[in-house]
Amino acid sequence: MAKKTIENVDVAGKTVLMRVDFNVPLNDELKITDDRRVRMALPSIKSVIDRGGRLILMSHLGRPTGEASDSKYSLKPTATCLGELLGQEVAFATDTVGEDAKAKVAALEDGQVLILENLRFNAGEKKGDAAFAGELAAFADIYCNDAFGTCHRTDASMVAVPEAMSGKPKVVGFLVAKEIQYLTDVIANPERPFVAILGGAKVSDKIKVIDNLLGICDKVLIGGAMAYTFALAQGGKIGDSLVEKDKVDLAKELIAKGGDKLMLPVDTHCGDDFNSNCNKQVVKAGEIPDGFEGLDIGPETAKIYSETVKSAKTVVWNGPMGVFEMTPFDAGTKAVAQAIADSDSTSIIGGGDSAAAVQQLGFADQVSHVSTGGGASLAMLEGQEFAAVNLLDEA
Ligand SMILES: Nc1ncnc2c1ncn2[C@@H]1O[C@H](COP(=O)(O)OP(=O)(O)OP(=O)(O)O)[C@@H](O)[C@H]1O
Ligand SMILES: O=C(O)[C@H](O)COP(=O)(O)O
Ligand SMILES: [Mg+2]
Repeated sequence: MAKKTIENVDVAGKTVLMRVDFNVPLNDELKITDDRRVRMALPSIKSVIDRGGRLILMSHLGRPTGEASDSKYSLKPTATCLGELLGQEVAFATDTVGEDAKAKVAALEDGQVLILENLRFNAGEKKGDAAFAGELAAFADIYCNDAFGTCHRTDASMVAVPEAMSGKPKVVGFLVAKEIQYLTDVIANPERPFVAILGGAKVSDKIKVIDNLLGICDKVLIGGAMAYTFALAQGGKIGDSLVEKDKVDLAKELIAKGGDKLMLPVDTHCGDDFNSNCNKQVVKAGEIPDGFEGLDIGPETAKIYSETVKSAKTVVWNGPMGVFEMTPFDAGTKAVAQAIADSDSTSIIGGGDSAAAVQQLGFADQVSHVSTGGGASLAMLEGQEFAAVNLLDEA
């Protein structure tokens, strides 16, 4: 990829509209539990403000539905966080293209930073709406994409906004350039055995990649909520576990296609409520009683997966094995993280929550690359091209 980067453009006195991925995990008190996605954008951010540019940052956070500005999905905490990391005040607009944003963009001075409110509070963002994109585009002289975690999306801020800025510079940020380079190199030439581990909660997003992974990996291990869609496909009982019923047929096809390559949990740690203090039991996969839900892989599965991971030379991991935020349902995720740390492999962890898990469990220094992209790194494994990157200026 030979794209023009932010350092290749003169930003002094100009306004730069930078798409970042500040989709960070927040706790119940709306505190950021892992600020990695903010920290990883710092090189591009500093490159603009240190050279006297005016910087507007835009991002989504979570998947809010409708246009209501739910405080649970507000980007305000990221403005505070970035302000602390930069040691300077970061302005925050309570809307994206409304009165507050317009006034704050107009007031922006050289070297200052403004964050707009969650792009997904405007229905135009997911729809790739041209009118919404046009309003954002009108704010700036230069467009920069440093949102690696969102590069597989064609939301307005990723595609329609740079399209609306024809004739103006459109460049990649340092994070996007670095992540794409790293993942491209590993995928082109993986050392074997090559093991992929998939888990988490976004079943419909992630189940599709399994087909492709079965073609390029030696083993594909399934954990997290995805496991219950597979258990259902095998005719098992899954109690109240998270499941996507419309993906059961696809799961059946993948089981048939995958054979020994596809490894599914043999046991499940389940609970009768979604909290640490619930009644718990370990059952065989597909034997979850009514009133219980699967919250982690069981200890036998953790052992089998650990052995597989320990002998791998390349590991790609996306999505925690269980609800790692709640003890003791972090055990499966911890076991897999420990196995990666113990292995002699090139390891790539993708996914906001997966990266947070690895950080929280203390393994971040022991993996080769913690990607800021979950779905985006999976899309690269699928061999997808990113429209959001392709349309940027060539170097
Ligand atoms: N068995 C389960 N039941 C319910 N939720 C689960 C289960 N296993 C894992 N999860 C939840 O999945 C969430 C993470 O899934 P997700 O697919 O978002 O992964 P990720 O690493 O953040 O990737 P991405 O960046 O694509 O979002 C965690 O919050 C975790 O609690
Ligand atoms: O967390 C992610 O993977 C990115 O921020 C993209 O979020 P999305 O899957 O809601 O588009
Ligand atoms: Mg996530």
